[in-house]
Amino acid sequence: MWASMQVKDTTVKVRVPATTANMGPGFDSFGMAFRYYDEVTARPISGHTRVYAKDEGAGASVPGDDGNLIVRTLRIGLETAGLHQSGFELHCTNRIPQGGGLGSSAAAIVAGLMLARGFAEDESSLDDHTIFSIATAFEGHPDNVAPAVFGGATVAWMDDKGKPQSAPMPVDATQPVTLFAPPFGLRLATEKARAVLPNSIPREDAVFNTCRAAVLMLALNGRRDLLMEGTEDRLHQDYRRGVLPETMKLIDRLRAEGHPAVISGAGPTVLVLGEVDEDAARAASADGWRMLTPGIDTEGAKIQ
Ligand SMILES: Nc1ncnc2c1ncn2[C@@H]1O[C@H](COP(=O)(O)OP(=O)(O)O)[C@@H](O)[C@H]1O
Ligand SMILES: N[C@@H](CCOP(=O)(O)O)C(=O)O
Repeated sequence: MWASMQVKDTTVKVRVPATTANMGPGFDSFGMAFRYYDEVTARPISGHTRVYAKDEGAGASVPGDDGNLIVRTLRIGLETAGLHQSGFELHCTNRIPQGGGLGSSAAAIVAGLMLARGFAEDESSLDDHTIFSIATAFEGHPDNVAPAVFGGATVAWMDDKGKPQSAPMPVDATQPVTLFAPPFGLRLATEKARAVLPNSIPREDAVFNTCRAAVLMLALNGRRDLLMEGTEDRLHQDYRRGVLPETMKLIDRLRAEGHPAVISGAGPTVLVLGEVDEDAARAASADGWRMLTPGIDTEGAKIQ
């Protein structure tokens, strides 16, 4: 009979980047990683699992036991690698706001799987593509998971066998990016922001989005003059106005001033694919938005 093996008796530390998704017209497909990270350290212990989380901006409480998302995916990773261990002690530095539109759940899922890789003697059973695939199944869509695993900007999709695929998106290395993170009260679970989307859209809107997604690719690869048109969308943003009124107010104002602003993921964070002038930054800050310019991460999730 096949028996699973014990994990390596060691401490494993991983870091996973925050990510944006959609970038306007690339709903459930386009994503980008930022130099802004959650970090987790784990070691096997005897007895029950304990999770200690330090929230540096995450502003939310997470389960301190086996119910924690990171522990749940750590266990899936261990099972995939044919390993077992009953208890762990985890120390998490949670910087990515939860329910903020910066891929905190994708980061937590990927962190658990990366820890499992770190505990395996043979890391090849949990290579990047396996982690991408398991994490996408867990998250339900591949757009945050792809940049969280691979870094950079990515296009991700489900193939006709239902398997997630991804490829790097060519982005001008000097492309500036600005984020406006919301005050805590404005956070919104992704599930709620997906529940307001219709099951079907008019054909002209599908055509509109196909064209804009292609234009965005050009805009990010040297044609910055196309960024405003390339960030137009009819697939999700307007439908989300009702649950994201403050986000859409900020986006409308920034776009009226010529800034290519979109909802980051399912919001409420706002992503601008460019720099923001001082007046616009001051106005957003007066309304409680925190401006971040983390730069694009090119490494993805790492064991440190
Ligand atoms: N570092 C973390 N540790 C444990 N659970 C986490 C962590 N980050 C996110 N989560 C889980 O994911 C949820 C947020 O996911 P979601 O609604 O998809 O928002 P986001 O846009 O931040 O990904 C949290 O409420 C929590 O359950
Ligand atoms: N394509 C998804 C992206 C969700 O990203 P998150 O960071 O808000 O979880 C969507 O728009 O629902």
